[in-house]
Amino acid sequence: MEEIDHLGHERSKIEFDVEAMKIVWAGSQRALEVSDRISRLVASDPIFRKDDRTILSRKELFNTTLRKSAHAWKRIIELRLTEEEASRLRFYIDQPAFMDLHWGMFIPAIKGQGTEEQQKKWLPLAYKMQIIGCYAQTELGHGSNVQGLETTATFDPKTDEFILHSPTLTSSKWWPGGLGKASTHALIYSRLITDGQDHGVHGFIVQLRSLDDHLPLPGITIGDIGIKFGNGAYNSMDNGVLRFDHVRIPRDQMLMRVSQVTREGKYLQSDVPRQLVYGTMVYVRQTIVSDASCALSRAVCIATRYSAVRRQFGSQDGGPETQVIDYKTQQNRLFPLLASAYAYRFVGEWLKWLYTDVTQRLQANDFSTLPEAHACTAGLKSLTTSATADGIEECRKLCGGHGYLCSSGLPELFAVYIPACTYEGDNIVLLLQVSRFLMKTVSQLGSGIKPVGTTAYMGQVEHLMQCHCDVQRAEDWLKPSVILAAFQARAARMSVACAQNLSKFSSQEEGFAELSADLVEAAVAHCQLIVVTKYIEKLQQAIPGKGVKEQLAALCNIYALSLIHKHQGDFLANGCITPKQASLVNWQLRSLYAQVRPNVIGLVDAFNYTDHYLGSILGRYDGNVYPKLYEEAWKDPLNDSVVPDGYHEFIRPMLKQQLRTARL
Ligand SMILES: CCCCCCCC/C=C\CCCCCCCCCCC/C=C/C(=O)SCCNC(=O)CCNC(=O)[C@H](O)C(C)(C)COP(=O)(O)OP(=O)(O)OC[C@H]1O[C@@H](n2cnc3c(N)ncnc32)[C@H](O)[C@@H]1OP(=O)(O)O
Ligand SMILES: Cc1cc2nc3c(=O)[nH]c(=O)nc-3n(C[C@H](O)[C@H](O)[C@H](O)COP(=O)(O)OP(=O)(O)OC[C@H]3O[C@@H](n4cnc5c(N)ncnc54)[C@H](O)[C@@H]3O)c2cc1C
Repeated sequence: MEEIDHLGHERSKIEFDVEAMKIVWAGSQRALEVSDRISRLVASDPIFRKDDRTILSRKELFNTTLRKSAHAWKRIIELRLTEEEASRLRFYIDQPAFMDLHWGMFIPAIKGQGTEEQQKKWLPLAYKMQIIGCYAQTELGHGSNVQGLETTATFDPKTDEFILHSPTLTSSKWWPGGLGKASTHALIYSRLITDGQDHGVHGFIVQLRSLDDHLPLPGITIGDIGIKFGNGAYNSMDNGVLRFDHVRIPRDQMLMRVSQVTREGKYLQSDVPRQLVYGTMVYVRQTIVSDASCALSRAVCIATRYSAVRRQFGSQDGGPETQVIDYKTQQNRLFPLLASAYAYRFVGEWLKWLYTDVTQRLQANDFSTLPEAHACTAGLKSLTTSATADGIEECRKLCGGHGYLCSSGLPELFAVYIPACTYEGDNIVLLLQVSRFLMKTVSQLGSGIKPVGTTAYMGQVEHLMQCHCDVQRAEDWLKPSVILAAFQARAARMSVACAQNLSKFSSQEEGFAELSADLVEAAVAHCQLIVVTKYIEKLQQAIPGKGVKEQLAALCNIYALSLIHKHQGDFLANGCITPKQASLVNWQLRSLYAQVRPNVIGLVDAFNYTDHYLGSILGRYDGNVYPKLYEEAWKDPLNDSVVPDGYHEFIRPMLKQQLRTARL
């Protein structure tokens, strides 16, 4: 049967080169080729099917995780996939699994915190998957406050071992992914005690399960922590609980790049900053920013295609009703999310560069950019995951009732995504880290230390405190210099106001506690400025392809102006813009929406997502929504029988009872 493209009319209107935009989104022609090839490989392999995930029991779901992981690993070896290809494979399989923590945290932690000797011993085993590792930091009683962890690792000089112990219930390790059922080893964060002295939290490699029969080793109690939010979703992951009862490990299993314990039990600290113990979190936070663009683009792709298919009201003379995407309210909710997906893509690319740069510097013992790397990864992780979680839910609402069906793909996407606001650092806790960095920057302004990198704008603080936005007409809001000046003035004024208010308190700590809500808002303003700046910088590069740069520029303006509109309270209260200029923002936004409207299907096609990856009937490439929704409904297990199983036991007696009552 001939396939009909229900979105063909939309595609015929596109004014730019979608293939060229695919390259921009993927990062390069080669990255697009890899992505395209691996996504098709996954879509065509029945073991990677995922359409049944929301109706599987927990055990069945976990079993599919094991099967998919083993199959993925087999394919990686058979096809000799590169690291990039393997990571694409993981992306398109689209199922959280213990492998994520093994490759995404256990291995990076050994690389970042292990000595050369330790890396030589452990990495080959981990790379060949002869051991499976997880990252066990969080405890029942403490997650955000890493310095408050209670697990102890006490050095015993008699045997040259550490004794791992969980002294209280709250010291039980709680949450680590892969810990519950799959891992054989863990990187355990625990307090180091030598000679009765507590040296704070350090990392230790600990074997948990036998490599022969997978049973827990003596002194170890271990299990899964239970069902999490949503059907399917993150329940494919075995987040675990773990307790130690005086478990002994050799001394050389403490990761010793940052500090060491000698054979005699002497504690030594190298000149590497203590914060490197937190280095794996910096690495993962950076990856989470790029992931945010993926999750948001996926939701936006579904909502955009469906909004072009869906029609409500407005039929003239019996003609078709209006496509809901043509309602200005729909555009005002959807297009800023589309723009955010592109914005997060570009800031994610930049953050990856920043992370690579700081890693190279660390290897050369240059620690100068570590505080900025920490502030940027923490802040952007927080900003992008919060907006993405909200954005996915908005996309569900943009799809009306059908968005609530699991077959829309949106409920599972939302459920699997939202913990990103919590893991790798609660978003508020992370913003408070950014605000500390900002307050330090402001306090150093008079001391001759020139702010650099993402805080360089603070160097012109005097100008930024008094400058006036010179927008006269709506089109003036299209000038990058005008947008940047407004965002810089807002961020600088909010930070300076916080710093001035902090100085009114007798102690810095008291001030921070009291003003934390304002400090978080200042951190958000700074992070939004980074995203806008990096997007504008991206547009200064050569971008080939007919009309591609124009579309990206329009989206950049939508991203920035919709933020000014949303946060106009900040911009107005700090005197960065006038009420008239705020209203011109809206005029310009409407005109930008009209400019991208014919191109939105092209802009989401450029993500190059397969129908398998999208996992959504509403987001199907061909827009053939209604017949497929109808077909899908009949596949529900409830429809296996016409009369439901409980009819004779529950419904029939009730009906008969009513009949008798009615006769009475
Ligand atoms: C089907 C399968 C297919 C198989 C296919 C196989 C192929 C696979 C291939 C690839 C797969 C890869 C996938 C990867 C995906 C990754 C998955 C990730 C999943 C996520 C799982 C979640 C994990 C976790 O959640 S781990 C636990 C995270 N925990 C936290 O984040 C805790 C948050 N708390 C903190 O970070 C800290 O406690 C704090 C920062 C809030 C406070 O710390 P504290 O020591 O108290 O510090 P403070 O006094 O405030 O500051 C002291 C100074 O230190 C500075 N600082 C703080 N943190 C850092 C840092 N990280 N770096 C640098 N500096 C830091 C701080 O600024 C202070 O500086 P100052 O100058 O003294 O002011
Ligand atoms: C799905 C998932 C997977 C995870 N995987 C892992 C893993 O693999 N390994 C691992 O070690 N951990 C893992 N975690 C744990 C995760 O890292 C922590 O849950 C996270 O760091 C938040 O810490 P918490 O749970 O202690 O939150 P809490 O700190 O208890 O937060 C509770 C509330 O208190 C607020 N709050 C806390 N401190 C402050 C403060 N100083 N100022 C203002 N407000 C504050 C927070 O904003 C939040 O609203 C995972 C968690 C989840 C949900």
